[in-house]
Amino acid sequence: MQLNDKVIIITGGGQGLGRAMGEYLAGKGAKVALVDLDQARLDDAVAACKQAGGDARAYLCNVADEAQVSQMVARVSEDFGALDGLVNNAGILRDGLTVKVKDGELSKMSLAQWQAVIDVNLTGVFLCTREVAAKMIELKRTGAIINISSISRAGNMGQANYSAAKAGVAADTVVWAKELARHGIRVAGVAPGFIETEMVAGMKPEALEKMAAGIPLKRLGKPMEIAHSVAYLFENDYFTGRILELDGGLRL
Ligand SMILES: NC(=O)C1=CN([C@@H]2O[C@H](COP(=O)(O)OP(=O)(O)OC[C@H]3O[C@@H](n4cnc5c(N)ncnc54)[C@H](O)[C@@H]3O)[C@@H](O)[C@H]2O)C=CC1
Ligand SMILES: CC(C)c1ccc(C(=O)O)c(O)c1O
Repeated sequence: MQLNDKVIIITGGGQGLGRAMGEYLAGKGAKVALVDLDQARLDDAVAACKQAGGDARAYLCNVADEAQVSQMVARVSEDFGALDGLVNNAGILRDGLTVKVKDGELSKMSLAQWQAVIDVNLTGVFLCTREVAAKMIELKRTGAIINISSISRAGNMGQANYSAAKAGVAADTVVWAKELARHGIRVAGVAPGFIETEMVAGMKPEALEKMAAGIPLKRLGKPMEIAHSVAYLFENDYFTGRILELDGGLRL
C-alpha cells in the first residue's frame, strides 16, 4: 500500500514513538489522525506532521474507553472521508515486582497497577482494532493495522502486567491477521527493544551506558527507526501476522 493520501490513525500520537510515526508517515504524504489524552501535546504533534508534509488532525480519546473509541473512529472517517489504517501505539508502564520483599517488608503489585496496564495496552488495542476494522469493512477500504508490542512480551522481570499485555497484543496480531485477511486488511506488529525516547533520554548517563552495553549493537534504537519499520509494514503488501523485532539484537 502506498502511504500517499492514506488516512492512518495513530494512538498515543502526542509524543514519543507515536509522534515520530506521525511525522514519518506524514512525510510520505499520509493523512494522520493523532489520538491522545492531552490537547496541547496533540496540537504540537499535529503542527510537526504538517511541517513534515502531510495532513494531520488531533483527536482526544482514551483508547481504553469503548464509547470514546467508537466516536473517535466515526469522527476520523467523517473528517477525512476515508480510513485506511491504524497504529496501536498508545501504552503505559506501571512496573513493579508481583511480590517484593525489601528490608523484611513484603509488598505486592496492586490489582489497580495490573488492571491499568491491561486496560490501556491490551483492551485499548482490542477496542481500536475492532472499531477500525469494522469501519474499514463498512467503507469497503483495504489497508493495514500495525500493533506496537515490545521485546518484554517474552517476559521481563518487574513487568508482569506489561509483559502479559504485550504478549497478548502479539498473539492477537496473528488472530486478527487470520480473521481480517478476507477483508483485505493486513495486521502486523513491531516489538521494539530500548528506544531513545524523552523518558529514556532523561535517565542518568551511567544507567544509559549500562543499558546500551547489554545490546549487541551497543546503542539504543531511535524513534525514527521504529517509525521507518511501521512505514515498511504499511507498504509491504505481503507482510501479515508477524512481529518485526527491532531491538538491536537484544534478547530478553
Ligand atoms: N520507548 C521504548 O523504549 C519502547 C516503547 N514500546 C511501546 O511503544 C509505545 C510508545 O511508547 P513511548 O513512545 O515510549 O511512550 P510515551 O509514554 O512517550 O507515549 C505514549 C503516548 O500514549 C498516550 N497514552 C497513554 N495512555 C493512553 C490512553 N489511555 N489513550 C490514549 N493515549 C494514551 C500518552 O499520553 C503518550 O502520549 C508503547 O506502546 C510502548 O509500550 C515498546 C518497547 C520499547
Ligand atoms: C523493556 C522494554 C524494552 C521497554 C523499555 C521502555 C519502555 C518505555 O519507556 O515505554 C517500554 O515500553 C518497553 O517495552
